[in-house]
Formats: sequence, structure tokens, C-alpha cells
Amino acid sequence: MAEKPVCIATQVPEDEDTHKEENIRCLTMLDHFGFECLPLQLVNKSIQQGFSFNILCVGETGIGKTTLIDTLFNINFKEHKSSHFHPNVGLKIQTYELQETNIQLKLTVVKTVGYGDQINKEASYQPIVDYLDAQFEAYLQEELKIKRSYVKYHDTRIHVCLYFIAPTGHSLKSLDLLTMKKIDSKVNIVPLIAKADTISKNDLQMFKSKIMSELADNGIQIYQIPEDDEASALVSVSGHLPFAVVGSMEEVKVGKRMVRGRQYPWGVLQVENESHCDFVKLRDLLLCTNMEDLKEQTHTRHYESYRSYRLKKMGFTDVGPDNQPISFQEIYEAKRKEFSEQCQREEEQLKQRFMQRVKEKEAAFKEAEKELQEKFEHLKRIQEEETVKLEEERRQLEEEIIDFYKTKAASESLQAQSGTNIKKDKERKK
Ligand SMILES: Nc1nc2c(ncn2[C@@H]2O[C@H](COP(=O)(O)OP(=O)(O)OP(=O)(O)O)[C@@H](O)[C@H]2O)c(=O)[nH]1
Repeated sequence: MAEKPVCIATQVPEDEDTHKEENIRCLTMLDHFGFECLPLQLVNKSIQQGFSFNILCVGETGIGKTTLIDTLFNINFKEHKSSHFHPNVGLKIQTYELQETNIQLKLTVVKTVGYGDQINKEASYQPIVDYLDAQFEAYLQEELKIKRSYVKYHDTRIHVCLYFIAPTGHSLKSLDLLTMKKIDSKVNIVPLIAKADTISKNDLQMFKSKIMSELADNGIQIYQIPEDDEASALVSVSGHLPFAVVGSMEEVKVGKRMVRGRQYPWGVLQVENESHCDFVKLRDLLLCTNMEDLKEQTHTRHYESYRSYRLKKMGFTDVGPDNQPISFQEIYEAKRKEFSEQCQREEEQLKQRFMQRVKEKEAAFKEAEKELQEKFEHLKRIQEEETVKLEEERRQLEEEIIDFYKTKAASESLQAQSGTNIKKDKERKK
């Protein structure tokens, strides 16, 4: 905080001459004191804790997401290029611990992978929506814990979504409109025209107005830059939306200086030259003037609406059916009662269903038993008839055997008789 001379007024008795007031001494303060120091406490605390910032980059493969993030933080994050053949849209999440002088920044960059590469683009926005909700849910679960630890907790809620629009110079694609519509209530969207060096100055202005009117026509809410804020007003950024950005980590010679830019046969595009592109405006917005506002909007607007939706879904409400304020305890008791009644009802239903099934099973068993008994009786009858038949056959066989033996004995005696007669005849002939 800059030191400034202050006038310390001393109380002068009313009856003294007014010319004495001219002799009030002006002292220069050597240090801060009193509640003037309050902001210092916040500054020190913030420096000690460090800052965190979460950026989501949504854009087609190869549109310049990585290069822009590298250029914003002036660090080569060494990213591999993605392929165009992902079957679905995915997200690449990376967290970096950065330091500038004594300021630490925990930066999380989430980038889409394979966005806009599928033939059917209908569900391209879903992984993005799911990711945004999952971060809100994780924060809500931390908030609902009895033992919370916000200091250690890594808040991964996305503070800003940089939406990369292809520099077609024509209009927004239906995928752009669809995705932005789906996420505008969950994140602060800052639309960017990517690779703005590939589009002429006149075309760029027309393209910008076209995009803004298309966003308005489709009711898409982008991040509203607070214009009353002194710093924002100075750069008057809103009028430049969507920012036409160019990314490059290349150092190019311009006159006697080395600047970051892109060298072309016809000249150099300087990334940090405000008459060449809006990169500086974007960097100022994200890092210098509006980071805290982006975080605040994330918490008070987007997270708040997710939280209230989830709590309502869980059955919590601020007012009862009679529009009277209702306490958490009352809701809890009512919910518990409702739950135990529901449990009882379900238990009763289960019991009845069980009894019904037991009855059905018993009836089925009885029916099966009856059928078996009938079958048994039938088989028994058949078997008895078979036995009687067999007995008859056996009797007949025995009779036949007896007859056979009788016949056999008769024939044997006849044979013996004839043998004796032959012998007697022979003896007689002798
Ligand atoms: N003309 C121009 N080219 C750029 C710009 N930014 C990046 N590029 C080039 O575009 C190509 C892809 O850039 P990346 O930053 O890897 O794109 P990306 O969107 O991160 O790609 P993926 O992560 O693979 O989806 C590289 O050859 C960059 O040099 C830009 O502003 N203008």
C-alpha cells in the first residue's frame, strides 16, 4: 500500500483565533495503523494460502487451446497433440503449481479431447456437463460433512470456460450453440475467436457482431464483465467480446525488440499488441482484474443454483406448505417420519407379497401332489392289472408244464412198453 501524507486534525478550543488552524501540521505517516490495515490482513492471508484457478477449455481438436494456455501463463506445458479419431468426447485434466515472485497459483486446466470430431455430435456436450456437475457435487459433499476441511480441500469447481470458436468468419456452429446453452447456467463462459490471425480485420468485426447477436438470439448467457469495476472499465472489455485471440510461444524480432508473435511472409502478428488481437484483454481479465469475480460468480451464482437444486431434490425447503419458514430440524423430523412410514408401508407390502406367494406356492404344491397321487393310483392300477395278467399267464404255463410232463411220462411208458414187447418177440423167435 502506498504511503501518503495525512493531515492529523488537532482539536482547537472554540474561542481561539481561526488563524491558528492554518498552523495545523501535516505529518507523513511512516507506517499504517488503525483499521486502515484491514486489507493488509487479507493480502497476507491470501499470499500465505496461495491462489487457485480452474479453467475449462472447450474447442475442436487443434483449434489452439494448448497454445493459448501456454501463452497466457508463459509456460510451455508440453502437451501432446490429440488425435481426431476419438469415438467420444473426453476431458484432459491437469493441475500445475505455479509461482510468480512470492505468489503461488494452483492452476487446473481441463481441456476437451475429440470435441467436434464425431459424426454424431449430439452428445458432445454431455461429458462437459457431467464434469461441471461432478465438481459441484464434490464441493457439496464436502460442505455437508460434519468435519469439513476447506483449507486442505482442492476446490475443482470450474471458474471460467474459454469457449474456442472456429475462425470461419461466418457464424456459430450448431454444436457451439448447443454446448454453450447446456453449460451457461453452470460456468462463466468467455467466448473466444481462436486463431484470429487467420481472419481479416473487417471480417473479424462482422464475425464478432454476428456471434454476439446469435448468442443473444439463442438466450445464451456468457460471463457478464462488471462494468462498474474501475479496472474493467479502464479496458472496456465487454465491447470486445468475443475476444479474438492468437497464441504463440515463439519469440519474433520486431525492430530491436523480441516479442511473442507469429511470423508470416507479410509481417509479424504480435500476440501482446492490442491492435493486433485481444490476447492482452483476455489475460488481464483472467489474471489481473476479474479472477476473483469469476470465482465469486462461480460460487454465488452457478454453485448456488446447483446446491439449491440438489437440496430441493433431497427434500429440503426454506418454507413449508403454508409458506411459513421451516427449520432444518422440522424438515429432518418430517423426513424421518416420512421415511419410517414409507419403510413400514414397504415392509407391510413385502409381508403381504410374501404371504401371497406362500399361498400360491402351497396351492401349486397341493395341485402337484394331487396330480402325483392320481398318477400313482393310475400306475398302481396298471401294475395290479399287469400282475393279475402275469399270474394268469403263469398259471396257464404251469398247467402247460404239468400237461407236458404228463404227456412225456405217458410217451415214456409207451416207449418202455413197446421195448418190452419187441424184446419178447425176439426171444420168441429164438
Ligand atoms: N495461425 C494460428 N495457429 C495457431 C494458433 N494457436 C495455435 N496454433 C497452431 O495450431 C496448431 C494446434 O494448436 P494446439 O494449441 O496444439 O491446439 P489444441 O486445441 O490444444 O489441440 P489438441 O489439444 O490436440 O486438441 C499448432 O500447430 C499451433 O501452432 C493461432 O492463434 N493462430
